[in-house]
Amino acid sequence: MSRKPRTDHSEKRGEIAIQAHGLVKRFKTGRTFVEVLKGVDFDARHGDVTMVMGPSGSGKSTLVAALSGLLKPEEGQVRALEAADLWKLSPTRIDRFRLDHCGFIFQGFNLFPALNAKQQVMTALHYQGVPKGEAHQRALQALEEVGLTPKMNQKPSEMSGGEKQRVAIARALAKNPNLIFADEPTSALDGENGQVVIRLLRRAATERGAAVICVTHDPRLEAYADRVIHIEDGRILDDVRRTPDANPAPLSH
Ligand SMILES: Nc1ncnc2c1ncn2[C@@H]1O[C@H](COP(=O)(O)OP(=O)(O)OP(=O)(O)O)[C@@H](O)[C@H]1O
Repeated sequence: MSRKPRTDHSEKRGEIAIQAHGLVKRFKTGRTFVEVLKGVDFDARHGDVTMVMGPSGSGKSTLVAALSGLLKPEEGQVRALEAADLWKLSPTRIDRFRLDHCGFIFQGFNLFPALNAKQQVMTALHYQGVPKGEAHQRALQALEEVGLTPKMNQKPSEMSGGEKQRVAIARALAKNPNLIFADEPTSALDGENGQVVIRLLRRAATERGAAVICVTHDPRLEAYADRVIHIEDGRILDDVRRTPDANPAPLSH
């Protein structure tokens, strides 16, 4: 079976996939409001791994949630793919946008305990409305891409942390998303498994043209980034574009 996905977004490489302007997010704590995002401008391009780094509590996860339609900001706009202002869409259309265009990879894997690896991937495609036969094919292909064909009938309880995270990546990749949001995807993994995961994300950007937005504390992952954005206390401190040469480490896993 070919490793190349049937369709991808590689023709869009270099184009801006998502752009936010003036994002403000406040949380109510007791009687006061805490401003967690203080007017953040952000963009990410197809084909890039854009890393968001910064100290604990600086607003990284809040930013990703505001960009991906999970948490509505009080102020600001998010232009994402064809949506001129994501937060102006109805909740149903925002859900649909996430379903159709976004892959999510979190620290805690977020897998269904009762489903095996193949079913985890197929279920995500089922929610998207993909017919069963096609979902099956795409699940097999995605699991092959992350090197998990031999484990496709195993449940999360029978897999290591690194394998579980690879299932989560296969589930995201099978959708062929334009946007991949990864929030601390390696923090529950040892160094070696962390590298495997970040290389898979790197490959999703390089080969499929996905815009990968990755929140991390791990400075070792910087080597895989096209761009590193530092956030502190709800503000972007710096935004460094790495040279093209600094980019892909070996892409195989
Ligand atoms: N639902 C909420 N209600 C109140 N405060 C919140 C809520 N969610 C987040 N916060 C606060 O917003 C701030 C930023 O949180 P966020 O999770 O975005 O930080 P982070 O940079 O991702 O941190 P970490 O690296 O520790 O995950 C924190 O001080 C947090 O306590």
